[in-house]
Amino acid sequence: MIQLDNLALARSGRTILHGLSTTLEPGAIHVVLGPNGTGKTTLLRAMAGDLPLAGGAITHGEHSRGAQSPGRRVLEAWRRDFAYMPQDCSTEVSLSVLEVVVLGNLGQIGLRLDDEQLQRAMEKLSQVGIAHLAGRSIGSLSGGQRQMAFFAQVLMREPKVMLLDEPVSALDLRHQIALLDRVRQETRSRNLVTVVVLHDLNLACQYADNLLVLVEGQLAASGHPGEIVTAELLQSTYGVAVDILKDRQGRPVVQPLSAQAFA
Ligand SMILES: Nc1ncnc2c1ncn2[C@@H]1O[C@H](COP(=O)(O)OP(=O)(O)OP(=O)(O)O)[C@@H](O)[C@H]1O
Repeated sequence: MIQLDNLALARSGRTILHGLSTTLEPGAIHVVLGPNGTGKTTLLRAMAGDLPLAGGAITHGEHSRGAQSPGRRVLEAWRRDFAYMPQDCSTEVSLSVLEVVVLGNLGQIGLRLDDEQLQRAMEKLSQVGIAHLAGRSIGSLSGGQRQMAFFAQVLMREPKVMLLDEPVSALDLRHQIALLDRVRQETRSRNLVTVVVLHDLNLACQYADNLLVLVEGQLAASGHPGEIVTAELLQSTYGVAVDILKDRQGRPVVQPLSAQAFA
């Protein structure tokens, strides 16, 4: 379980996150939604330990990070347990796809790579459907293929907490569903705390066990999609009129009607 207590974070003197508190249960997919620039990436990077907090605390098991620099044991726990996949998967490094995936297991790699590491990396590439790209240079892949390679790297880490920032933004429909199905399977079978940023409201409603709606750095709503997604919430969050339908499982399906004119 991860506990966020009254998180505050500022960048260049501007408050980005404030008063953010929630509990993230394991074995569940927590989807973060919200307008552009509202603090979703900032929240994930803060959780990953990339950005310092101005106040509040993030607790993972017996370890907590607050505004003070974390101690060695806390850093070790974070390094071991958290895997973060950034929104931007572009890279200048000249490594093969297989090497990038192996790097997910950096903590366990010695001076020589053994066959088991390579075999595991190949398995992860197979699981995301790009084993055939293992020998290609990472820089030569398409945006979507690169996203799948970096997701394979996250799987290679075998984390306890998986933080994925818009992991399907460059993927076609089939690959979006394949990747999110894999996220769900890993989350359930390994009892992970999984946090995923998505912009697609219908994918969010389909895959989220818990939705976190972030508006201007604060939690505007949270809960199961079927309980919290209403036309009023989406109108106030995005300034878009919508109809809410229901799918076969009774989950919301969002049909946008019209956006308010830009101010
Ligand atoms: N390095 C920085 N210095 C100052 N402000 C920053 C910096 N990086 C991001 N911000 C600001 O922090 C706010 C939140 O940014 P963030 O990237 O977390 O938004 P987001 O919700 O992930 O947006 P998007 O949906 O567009 O990816 C934005 O107003 C952004 O301009």
